[in-house]
Amino acid sequence: MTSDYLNFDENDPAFNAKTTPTMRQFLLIKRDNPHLLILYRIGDFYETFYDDAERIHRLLGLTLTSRSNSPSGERIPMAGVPFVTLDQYLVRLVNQGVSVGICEQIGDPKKGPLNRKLTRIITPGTLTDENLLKERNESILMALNPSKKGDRVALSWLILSSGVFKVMEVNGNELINEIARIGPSELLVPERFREETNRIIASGSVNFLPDWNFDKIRAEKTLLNQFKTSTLLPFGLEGQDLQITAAGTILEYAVQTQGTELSHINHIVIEKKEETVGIDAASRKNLEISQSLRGDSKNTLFGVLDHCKTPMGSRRLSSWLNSPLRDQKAAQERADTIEALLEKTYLFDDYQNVLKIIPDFERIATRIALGTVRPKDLASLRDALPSLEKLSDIAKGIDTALSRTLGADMPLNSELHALLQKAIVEYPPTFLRDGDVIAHGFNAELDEYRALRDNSGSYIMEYEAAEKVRTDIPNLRIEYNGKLGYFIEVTKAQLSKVPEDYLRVQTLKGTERFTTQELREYQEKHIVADEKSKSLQQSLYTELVESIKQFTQSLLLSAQAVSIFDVLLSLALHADLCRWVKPSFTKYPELSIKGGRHPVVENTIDNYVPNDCFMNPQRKLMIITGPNMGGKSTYMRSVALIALLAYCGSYVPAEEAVLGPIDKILTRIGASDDLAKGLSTFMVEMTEAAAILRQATSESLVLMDEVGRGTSTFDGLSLAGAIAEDLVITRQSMTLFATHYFELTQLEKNIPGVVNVHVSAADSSSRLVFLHEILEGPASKSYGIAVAKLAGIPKSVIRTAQKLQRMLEEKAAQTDEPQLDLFFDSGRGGNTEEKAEPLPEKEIGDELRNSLLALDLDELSPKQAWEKLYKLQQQAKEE
Ligand SMILES: Nc1ncnc2c1ncn2[C@@H]1O[C@H](COP(=O)(O)OP(=O)(O)OP(=O)(O)O)[C@@H](O)[C@H]1O
Repeated sequence: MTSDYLNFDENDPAFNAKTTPTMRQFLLIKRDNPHLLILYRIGDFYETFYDDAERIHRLLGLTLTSRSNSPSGERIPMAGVPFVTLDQYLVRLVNQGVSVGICEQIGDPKKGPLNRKLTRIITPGTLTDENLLKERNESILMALNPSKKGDRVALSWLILSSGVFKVMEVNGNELINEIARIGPSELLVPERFREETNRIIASGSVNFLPDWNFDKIRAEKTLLNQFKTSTLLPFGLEGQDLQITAAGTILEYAVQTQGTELSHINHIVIEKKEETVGIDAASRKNLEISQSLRGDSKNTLFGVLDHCKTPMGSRRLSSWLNSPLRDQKAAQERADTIEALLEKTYLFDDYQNVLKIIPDFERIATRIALGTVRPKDLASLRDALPSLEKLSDIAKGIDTALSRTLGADMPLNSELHALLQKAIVEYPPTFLRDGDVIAHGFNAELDEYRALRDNSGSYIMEYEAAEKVRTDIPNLRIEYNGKLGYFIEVTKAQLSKVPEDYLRVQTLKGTERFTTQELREYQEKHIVADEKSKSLQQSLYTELVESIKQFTQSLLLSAQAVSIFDVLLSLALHADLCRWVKPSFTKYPELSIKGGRHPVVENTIDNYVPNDCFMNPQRKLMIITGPNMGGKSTYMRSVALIALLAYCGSYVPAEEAVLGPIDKILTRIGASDDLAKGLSTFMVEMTEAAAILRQATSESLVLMDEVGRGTSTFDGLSLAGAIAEDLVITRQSMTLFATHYFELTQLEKNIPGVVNVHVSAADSSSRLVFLHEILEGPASKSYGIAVAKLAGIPKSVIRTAQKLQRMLEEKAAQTDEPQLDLFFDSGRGGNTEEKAEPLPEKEIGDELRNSLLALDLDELSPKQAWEKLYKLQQQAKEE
């Protein structure tokens, strides 16, 4: 990104001769920070130059102008934003993944040329400013540090605004899943890993740093300095070089962007893959946990469950849903608290009313630690105290260990409260510069200056009255403006009465303006008092913030407790609203759901039909058949979401649910081209299926929807059969396998653990009715043509299709054609080393049938369908 204009020698007299001091400073700062878009304060504007100006013009549509880089007269591109509206431009830049450096003017313009300094760096992953952060989302910074071979990768992530600092190490092929789970806003990656990163990450803000940034020795030193320890042993990091390097690098970067110590970060947590239920990136998308396939949060699991009243609660709920726990006991504890809460549903409104008025003090705590907290934040923290006390009592009154702990963590330190009460005025302005923030009585000297400053009103009135009498000018007035300060105004008609000690300062059309020695002296004193009160207030405020930094950790703990309580209450409220039940857990490998529903779909349709799902070692793989639109995908998703909810600690949409251990939820649902990565529908399908086969274990819950449909019938069928077989025999995973290949229903006869179920539908000659009920056994028939009719395929085409169907069925009966018995060899169960059976050789007459089966009716337009049928009919006539 470095451009030609940064190739200069600052010691070259020729360079200095043709550059102004202002531009010289800019060039030096920009050369040191080429990756930042520099906003350079000049008077009331933040200006951008050269390629930054072109970029900001492109991204925000700002007008591009140019200025002369005198004395040489060379013109340079330039675009600026007014300083008062900086924040709104910053939000838009950061949302587009741009990192920004802000240069402020340093010094006093009265005392010579101004200096400029890079005072703030704002990057998408290091936001802490209230105006830039999204209320219900985290801004997460993540660093990747791959091993030399790239087979292992350490990832470390930091949420500056809440003080969360974590690290973990995974296999290279698991990286994409973890990135999808954590959802970083900005990634730091060593240059050597650029190619691999671009392969797995299609979009987002990725910052490639020179490899030397990832230096183990420096990283370790950074961490030890931060934690003020002599070893990393207490954090379990000793000897974990990959992780240490990732964590140290990220910390160093964060410190640099903030330009200050991060005193609220005093430990790091190693996260282990085994602690959470693994959900791969594709499944996360397919299950629409917090983002729908359309890209919004409406109609997602998070969207329906988020009744939280604090942004802290919403953020925690999203994190829970994205990282379900493997630990049944911990999930059970949460569900126990929801159960206890549900005994007090009549108080839910009261509880939420208390939560409603609690500010986002997790983020306020961080801003205290960074020294960027605003007066309004401190006032809202002070005012939150009574609510926190109340909430603490409420939580303690809920009879579970978890709730009592939350209650104990909530109250704010009384010393902090007393200090804030004494120090801050009742309604402070947002910014310190905008008025009085420090309360009266907090500092005697400040009170004195303010009295002097504020007395001007009565002093001026008295002086004006006296002057009227002395000069005998009844319409004499004392006024004030920014340029002249205080002045006496006399109309032209009265000029003859003006005394000699009046000094003329301005002549206007009908009036003359004067001052006097006394007025000047007064003004001097008044201005000094105002300036002194401002600077004293500034230093008192800085001292105050410094002295409350010690409370950061207890504030963060309290905020965490409030957020957890908010989530549990939200889950209880939803459970009550939608009649969800408490799940139970077992160590036995099973999944038993009675009357299960899809948590999102049940709210969008009137007559949702609940369904059961029983899986155990005798029922490991369920082949689900039935018509399109019958509800197969919804059923499978509902099972996965019930499992996910249970392991988040939530109640579940069912009449009863018992869950055995689950290590992963893996899904292959839906067909979407990943054109961005140049992959076809079938390639995406197979890539996802391959990833599942690599990861699935006997504790995994696997959903497979119509695997193999993206290729020719025999290929698809063979692949689907082989994948199903591998899942049940080798992986022994709990698998729901929806398919339109009826041949697969034969698996039940040959492989132990396979069972057939189907979605029911009633098909009369006039219409097809979907009953959405899951019943044991395979579907009795295929409903493709009936569904095509429903979809509006022209009657003539339907008639031809029915004719063809009959013909094919008759033909099949006559030839006594062997079934596609890929899976018929009952001796096969278990030996996966064995070679797959070759497909039975097909008769020539089968061509027609194959062609028909190969048709993907969903993908055909009516016209294409008609043309295909016409061809098939011709072919049939010829045979
Ligand atoms: N249990 C249910 N009760 C009521 N309606 C349901 C139920 N399950 C699904 N539906 C409705 O049926 C529609 C189709 O469901 P779904 O997409 O799961 O069918 P499908 O069998 O997977 O179809 P296809 O094979 O074409 O993908 C849903 O949009 C939903 O409105």
